[in-house]
Amino acid sequence: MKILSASQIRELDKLTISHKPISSIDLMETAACECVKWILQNLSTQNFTILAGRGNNGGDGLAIARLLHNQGKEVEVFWIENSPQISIDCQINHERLPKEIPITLLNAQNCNLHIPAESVCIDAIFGVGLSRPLEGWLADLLKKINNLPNLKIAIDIPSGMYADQPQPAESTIFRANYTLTFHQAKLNMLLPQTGNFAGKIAVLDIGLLKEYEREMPCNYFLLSENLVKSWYQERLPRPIFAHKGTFGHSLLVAGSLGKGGASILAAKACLLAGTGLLTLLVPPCNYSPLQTAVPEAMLLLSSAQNYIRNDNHDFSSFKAVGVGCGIGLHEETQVFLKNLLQKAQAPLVLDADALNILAQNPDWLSLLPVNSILTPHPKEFERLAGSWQNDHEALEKQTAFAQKYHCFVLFKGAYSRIATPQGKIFFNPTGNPAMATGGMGDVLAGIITALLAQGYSPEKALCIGVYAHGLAGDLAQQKRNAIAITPTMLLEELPIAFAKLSVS
Ligand SMILES: NC(=O)C1=CN([C@@H]2O[C@H](COP(=O)(O)OP(=O)(O)OC[C@H]3O[C@@H](n4cnc5c(N)ncnc54)[C@H](O)[C@@H]3O)[C@@H](O)[C@H]2O)[C@@H](O)CC1
Ligand SMILES: Nc1ncnc2c1ncn2[C@@H]1O[C@H](COP(=O)(O)OP(=O)(O)O)[C@@H](O)[C@H]1O
Ligand SMILES: [K+]
Repeated sequence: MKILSASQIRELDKLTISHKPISSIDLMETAACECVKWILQNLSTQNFTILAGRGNNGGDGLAIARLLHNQGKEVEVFWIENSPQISIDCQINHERLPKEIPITLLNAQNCNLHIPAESVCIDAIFGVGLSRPLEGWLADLLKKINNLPNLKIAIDIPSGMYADQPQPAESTIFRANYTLTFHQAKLNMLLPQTGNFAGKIAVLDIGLLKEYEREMPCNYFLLSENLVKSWYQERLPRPIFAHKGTFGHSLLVAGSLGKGGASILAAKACLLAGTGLLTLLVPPCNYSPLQTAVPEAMLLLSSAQNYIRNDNHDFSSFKAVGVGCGIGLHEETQVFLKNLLQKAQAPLVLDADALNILAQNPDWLSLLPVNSILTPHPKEFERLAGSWQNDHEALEKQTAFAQKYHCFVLFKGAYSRIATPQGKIFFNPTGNPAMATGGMGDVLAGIITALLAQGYSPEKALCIGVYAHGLAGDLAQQKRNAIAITPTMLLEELPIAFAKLSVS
């Protein structure tokens, strides 16, 4: 699914209105109906306070007020003079508002509002038409609302948030629990500095014409379940006469003294994600726990007791190599990595300390085999590519890095994003904050390695792996309604996540 810019969405709105037998006021009515449908399905609240502006986002808000009232809900409206003009469709919806709905005008002279604590607060002040940061009484009003304990829902985009431009520092933005957004998530909702203001995102289909969208140039995409399923199913069903050799032999280079757990987590994930065979190269200090915890794996031992060193093992039979989880930064481990980069024949996944070693030896980046997969969290990426002032700069750095070194760069976190060497970015919608616990990345590295070993291309292995990892995290979180989950809990759900992706 494309993540279009605000101007492209406006263009798509216009194209839909001119090519479909639908007027702009009816499109607004569709948008409002979809919002109300979502609200009735997801909330049992009786009272709603609508904050509506005077543009089309405000028009949506006024239509939502009427539709909720028609459903027997208690509704009140604050009509906010945020612009000198009233849009035509907003004016029409103002006229359509039943007179039983109390409406209070708010402007610079009168901006006092009282919202009962039990009322759900709906923000329809600004949509994607925002052209400058909020200031003065409007910014003060939003700050006041943000401090209220009420449940808050933003329509299309939280007011004050830019859709796709760098957000000026210190901007005032409506802080939503949910954002009901039309057609697609907006770029800034998926980025860390602004995304927190959107809360949970629900994308509502309002029938914009997909055939025009297809032709719009765009480098940003949100992975959809259907796309990931279609890629995963390319290698399914497994042939009846398949054997362990059919699904590839993975090598994981992992662990050091005190970090043997990382190799166990990565190994279990690699097996559950379907590798046919698994070998680990580990230091002897991790030998016993690994043999006990993961009897399915074969072990190659480093000649150094507590870390991995370059022993000239033969890696030619492996279909995929995952390197880095818990390996540490020992000088001899660094030499091992350099040698691996120079000799690698199989596709590589570089995680954790493999990335930190690269950051310490930037000259070795030129040794990265084409289409290698790098899986940094933000700090690891900063070590590799330098710091950034804002999310957009980070996004540009990620794209530029992937293009310069012809590699795939996964920038991990909420809405983890995958940069391809061709300049595309895929955002991942699965996963949740309960997954913010140590070892989650090790599991992911094991999953991606297993998918590569089974023959998926690096791009598909990475996208399927990230999506399935987040999905398993969601299943593990939902099963227990957990605040935090461990990587072990996620591993338990991994077969179910892959089973879900295997059915159309
Ligand atoms: N056909 C359509 O165009 C549809 C539009 N829809 C809604 O329309 C919204 C976009 O509406 P608009 O383009 O009217 O824009 P907004 O409603 O976001 O903005 C309203 C007005 O505020 C002014 N403004 C911008 N930044 C300001 C600031 N910082 N301080 C004061 N005033 C400022 C703008 O000049 C504009 O006149 C979407 O987000 C969506 O909610 C939906 O109804 C679906 C259909
Ligand atoms: N708030 C969150 N929402 C979604 N996914 C998350 C969140 N926090 C962490 N994750 C996921 O958990 C994993 C953490 O990886 P990483 O930071 O490398 O962990 P570790 O180094 O401890 O193994 C990543 O895949 C990341 O996307
Ligand atoms: K809004």
